Amino acid sequence: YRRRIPPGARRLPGPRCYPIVGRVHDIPEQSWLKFYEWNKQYGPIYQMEMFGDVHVWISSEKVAHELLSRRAPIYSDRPVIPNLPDNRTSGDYLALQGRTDTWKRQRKLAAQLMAVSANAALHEYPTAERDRFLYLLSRDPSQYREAIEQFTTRTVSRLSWGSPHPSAVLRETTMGLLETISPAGALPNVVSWLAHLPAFLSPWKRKENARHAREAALFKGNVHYVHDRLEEGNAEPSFVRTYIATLAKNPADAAKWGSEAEATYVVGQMAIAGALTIGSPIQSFILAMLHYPEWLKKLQDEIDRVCDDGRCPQWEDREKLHMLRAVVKEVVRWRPPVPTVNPGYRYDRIPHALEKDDVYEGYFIPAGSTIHALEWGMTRDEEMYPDPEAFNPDRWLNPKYPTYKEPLTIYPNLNGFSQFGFGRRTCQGVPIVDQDLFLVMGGLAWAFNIRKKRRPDGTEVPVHWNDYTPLLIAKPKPFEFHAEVRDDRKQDILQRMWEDGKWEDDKVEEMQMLDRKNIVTGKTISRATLKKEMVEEGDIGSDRGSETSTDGIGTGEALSSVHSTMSFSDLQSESEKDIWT
Ligand code: HEM
Repeated sequence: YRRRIPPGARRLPGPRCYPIVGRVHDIPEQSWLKFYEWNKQYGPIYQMEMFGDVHVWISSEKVAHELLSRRAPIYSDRPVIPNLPDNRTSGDYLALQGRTDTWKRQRKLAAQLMAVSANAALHEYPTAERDRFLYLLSRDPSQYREAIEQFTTRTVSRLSWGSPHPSAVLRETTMGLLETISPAGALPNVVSWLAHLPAFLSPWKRKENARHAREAALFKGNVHYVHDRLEEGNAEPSFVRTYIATLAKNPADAAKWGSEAEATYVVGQMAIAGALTIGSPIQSFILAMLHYPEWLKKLQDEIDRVCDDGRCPQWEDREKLHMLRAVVKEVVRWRPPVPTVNPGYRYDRIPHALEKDDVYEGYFIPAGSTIHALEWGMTRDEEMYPDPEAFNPDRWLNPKYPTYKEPLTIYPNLNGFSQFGFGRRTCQGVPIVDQDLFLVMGGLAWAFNIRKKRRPDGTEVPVHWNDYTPLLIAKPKPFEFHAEVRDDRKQDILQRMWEDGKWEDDKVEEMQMLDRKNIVTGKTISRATLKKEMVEEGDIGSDRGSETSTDGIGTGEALSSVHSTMSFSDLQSESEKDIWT
């Protein structure tokens, strides 16, 4: 590409690279820290050549807006993922598609589903699931990661299909997709020639094919379920119900919003995006409260003052809960959920791709470059975020900080925040994220005193500051903490919240979460006893032990039957695998 550099322009600065592999050898697991280091050395935009491709890293919001937003017509493509070679062309991956007509139509549909649904009763789901989550956490805080993943997947399942039931399979297929597209998960994303192996020689292809088939069956089964409920007149509000009932009424609508088969995948992709991401800032919130207990106290004071009848914060309270919104935003800034994670640079989270040669401030950027917005670097910009390593929600509330914005009844919020991308590819789930995080972080502060654990000799059990997992979405590695319900009244309210929101499958999920502990008595019971109890109470069928949920969904049956075939062994293996580490 050097021959294409126009007169007067020059290459972007960047670290010296070795032939072919570039600098793949000296990238640590938490790659974003290394990229940030280079950002400080080479400036807010730099490049590296790896495996024959040019990768450009942007760590300034201003530059990212200049290129990814203002020059969006040429900066909105996506690169090929070696281990998922049809990601740009297949209609099955909204977030990973190239800048194609299919992507444009699907993005429009996703926006419309969010807009219509914002007016519907969908807001009740995150609240109901939040209530359930708080109660489960109060029973056993050590299972916080499991409880959080249940919250995120159940909420997004209900938003998508009007039922929490698909959440268990959704968790598995979503995790599988992460492995498929991450360098840390599949070798062809690092050694790209492996992507050309035929399926019979490629364990990665076989794995992805099986995952995709399972996912397709899940998505189709869920849409059948909504059709069935619509016919019976009892469909709960959901994205799919919105599509069927309001957007696809006549053939012309199908041209505008896409066919039902396409909408099935658009909703599925939104569910995946929601299942993947929101758990990260919830875990980071707990971490922040352990290291900055003064902010937990301030938050509790605000909540107690605004919700003076003792209620748990509701979405309707948001205008008055300024500090809670500031805490939400600061958690996302302090520990970005998708901070560019790619030990092999072949593919990280969801970068942009440049379609035409471009020149920015005298620097040449060749067509085909992969453009990475470096979230970690952006959130460490000292001009915008003074003392950036400090967790300081005040930066959103106090006029002395550059990020302060009025009116406080509206700001801060997550709209337009750099952590959700740029230009035409910005995240489409921000309203859901805003609401989920507000409700959960507010609920946690309302319900619990969270603090570091102490050993019998009185010393504190140490908690890491920044030890995060590298699989596309960065989540804190496990840490220990103590969470106790703040007072008896809140304990009673939590119990009521749980009773009000109970679903018929809760017993199964309790077992999954609590690792076979009885949620009421706290006693651990054996799997055999639990299975017997569940059979007796009709939670699972006596003859279903050997069935897999794949069998159930493989037939494309309605969702209700999908979950009646969710086997006991599936759930057991789930809790044992602990795939969410
Ligand atoms: C903490 C939670 C989340 C974070 C940090 C996050 C972040 C992001 C980022 C950084 C992008 C890429 C933007 C770009 O390429 O410029 C993205 C894309 C996307 N997100 Fe999210 N997201 C979150 C949750 C969600 C949720 C809940 C949904 C849907 C229900 C969602 C739906 C999408 C979609 C559909 C895209 C692809 C847009 C496109 O390629 O056109 N996200 N998200």
